[in-house]
Amino acid sequence: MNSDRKVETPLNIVADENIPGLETWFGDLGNITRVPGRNLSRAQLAMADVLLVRSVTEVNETLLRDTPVRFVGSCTIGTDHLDIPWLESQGIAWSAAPGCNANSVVEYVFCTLAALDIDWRTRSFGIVGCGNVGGLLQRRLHALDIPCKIYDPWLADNPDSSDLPSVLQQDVICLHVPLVKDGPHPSHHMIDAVALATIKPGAVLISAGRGAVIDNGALLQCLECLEQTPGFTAALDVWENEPDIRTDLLAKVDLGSPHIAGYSHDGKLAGTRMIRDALNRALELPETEQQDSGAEVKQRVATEQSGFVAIRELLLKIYDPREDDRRLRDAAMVAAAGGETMAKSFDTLRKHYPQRLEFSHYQVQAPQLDEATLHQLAILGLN
Ligand SMILES: NC(=O)C1=CN([C@@H]2O[C@H](COP(=O)(O)OP(=O)(O)OC[C@H]3O[C@@H](n4cnc5c(N)ncnc54)[C@H](O)[C@@H]3O)[C@@H](O)[C@H]2O)C=CC1
Ligand SMILES: O=C(O)C(=O)[C@H](O)COP(=O)(O)O
Repeated sequence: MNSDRKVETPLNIVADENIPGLETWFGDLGNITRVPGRNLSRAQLAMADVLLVRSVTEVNETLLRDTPVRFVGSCTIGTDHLDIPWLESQGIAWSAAPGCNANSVVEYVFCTLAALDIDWRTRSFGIVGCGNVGGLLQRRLHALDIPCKIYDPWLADNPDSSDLPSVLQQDVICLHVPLVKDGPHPSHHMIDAVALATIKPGAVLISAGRGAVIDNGALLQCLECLEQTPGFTAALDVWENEPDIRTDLLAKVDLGSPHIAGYSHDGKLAGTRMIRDALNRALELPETEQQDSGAEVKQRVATEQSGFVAIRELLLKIYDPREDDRRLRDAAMVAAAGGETMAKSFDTLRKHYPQRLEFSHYQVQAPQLDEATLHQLAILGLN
């Protein structure tokens, strides 16, 4: 940060109204103005020192030119909505929140497989993009002794490294790649018609990175063709052109959700906290004291089943992606009947997303479970 642009508190903070914990983490710094992030305008930033966003706000010259904004914080993992070269060229400090909701996304993956009734213990995995999310998934799979191949051109020395065609040959394919539009390894439409055609019957494709990594038109065509033959199963959390997603594609996928894989309560709050830390560093403010939330009483989750049936039941009691799927399909039906548009409903579902706690907040009650099953649950983060 340029020293001549150093700011003093109180600060004027403009923040996306969907950022939780704003008062807790930023209330001591000044005035917080909450705004809808999707349609934020330059005029709303005329007095702002600090801008706090999530992934739905495009932060670029058009938004920030001639505003006093000196720090931009995105309480998200993804950064494709930030024009980082422009921010840096202007000396505007910025930060995202790497890894803040990675655990939430990995739990979404296992719950999605549970919802599809797929016993992951007997499948091979292919992971595209092996950073905080893909890497955490890979570590859990290793711990579970499940074979896994990864495609990540920036991590060639990863022991599971492979090429994209081999990764697409696995039983469960998980896309956790950022949206990269240029450079040597762009990811826009990296899963195109040719790639989709190589996915084997019976496989599962889970997309939880960014929507445009898959060519959505090609995926629709592919799923339509597969209707008469045994095809692959598709679970989409992210879509091209959010929030105005293709409802014809939603109709063809096996599970759909409104970009909420990372929406655990824990993941969202971690994002807010990480941005406060980044702001402290950028403005040379003292470290913020951690709040002691006290000893947590875990919620109990029970099953009388055994083996995979028990694991599946426990996971779905904690988080059942079929609920997200049902809400999204209901919204599509309303839109088709001339009611609220899909784009509006997509954002409403995200804004009013029910509180989802990560596995670590639960305690398993199932005295009949054998050691091996308990061990597998523990690897998933459920004790
Ligand atoms: N659905 C949701 O709710 C969420 C989605 N995301 C998305 O997931 C993405 C990944 O998250 P993290 O793992 O935390 O990010 P990360 O930055 O830690 O890792 C991304 C990895 O992808 C690799 N990569 C880059 N270009 C690639 C390419 N063309 N092919 C294959 N790999 C490539 C990078 O080398 C890196 O290892 C985020 O950028 C974000 O877009 C993140 C959180 C929640
Ligand atoms: O962290 C990311 O990257 C994500 O994709 C977020 O979880 C998406 O949430 P919003 O930023 O759109 O609220």
